[in-house]
Amino acid sequence: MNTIQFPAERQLDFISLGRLCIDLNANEINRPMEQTRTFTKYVGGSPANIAIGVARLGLKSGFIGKIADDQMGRFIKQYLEEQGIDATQLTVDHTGAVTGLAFTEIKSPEDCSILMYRDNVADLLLRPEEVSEDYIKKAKALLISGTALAASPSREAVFVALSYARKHGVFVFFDLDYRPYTWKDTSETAVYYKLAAQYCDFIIGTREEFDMMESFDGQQADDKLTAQTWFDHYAQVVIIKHGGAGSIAYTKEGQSFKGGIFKTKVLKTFGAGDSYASAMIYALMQGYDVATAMDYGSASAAIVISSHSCSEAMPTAEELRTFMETTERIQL
Ligand SMILES: Nc1ncnc2c1ncn2[C@@H]1O[C@H](COP(=O)(O)OP(=O)(O)O)[C@@H](O)[C@H]1O
Ligand SMILES: O=C(O)C[C@@H](O)[C@H](O)C(=O)COP(=O)(O)O
Repeated sequence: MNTIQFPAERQLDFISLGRLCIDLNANEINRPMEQTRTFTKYVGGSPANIAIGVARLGLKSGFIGKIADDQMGRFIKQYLEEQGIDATQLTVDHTGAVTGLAFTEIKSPEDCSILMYRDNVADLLLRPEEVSEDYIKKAKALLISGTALAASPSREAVFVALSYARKHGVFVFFDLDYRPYTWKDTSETAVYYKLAAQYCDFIIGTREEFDMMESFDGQQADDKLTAQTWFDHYAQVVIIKHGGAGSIAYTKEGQSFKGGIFKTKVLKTFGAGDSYASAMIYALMQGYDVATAMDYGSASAAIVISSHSCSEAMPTAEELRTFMETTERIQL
């Protein structure tokens, strides 16, 4: 039994901070993007997907971020509000910055990639003074995403949010969400990721993302060693994800839990991490232990990777429970 203690009685369960973008997912699948003519538009961006996931599951959530003063920015705000997410902390850029776009290519269920347009994006222009201490202290938990550390002033905005969260006992999730094309070089990336991770209670990332953070540590890739690094700081739990090979969690108390997967018909692989994070956070906030929460995460991931979108495919609590009751688990 290993449950997380969240602060009691706060106005909001969960705040996500970072990028709000647009996903344009290929309609004609099983072919390269050169042969794709039409795409369907969804709200995207990892922290946005996670906020949408937890809101659909029933948590009271809010978002801190910056949107472009354009049709895409307004579409994102409207969609968040339709999902019941508090969008009062979205600021609007007035410098002519644009909304980030992610075009997805689905060549096969195993071979998917993303072509991102991220020059002069509004999300990286979030300023520290646009992060409200009063707002953060209203929440039980805050999620930060690594991509928001890629450039100033968004980078400083993340650290300001982290300081408010620590000051007011807000539980901090860190989804590494490493997107190489957003960064200039690996040393800068590793340094800022490691600095931010020191202030976080729960760190979740893929093996490759942790490898990036450890680039200069002269350390062999080893999940247990990776996790232990963070237990000298605030971390209570570290989860390392391994795609179709499941995931593993380590706790500060020395326990470890292996997460299996659910049998599913994979359409595309992206969206797995965001759906996993959202359902896992939901389950932890419902009082479930870490191992059960990982099971929730895997189930949501299995649903989303069999669907065309990420955000729109996030299940409700009832859909998730039904799926878990009726679908075969694969223990790895
Ligand atoms: N092929 C698959 N079949 C079933 N579940 C999967 C599959 N791939 C990933 N998942 C689930 O999604 C979780 C996160 O996937 P992963 O690919 O590691 O994350 P990310 O999308 O962040 O790279 C895994 O731990 C697993 O539960
Ligand atoms: O994060 C983005 O900007 C793109 C996402 O919206 C996209 O759908 C995706 O890549 C999801 O990522 P994952 O959950 O880490 O696979």
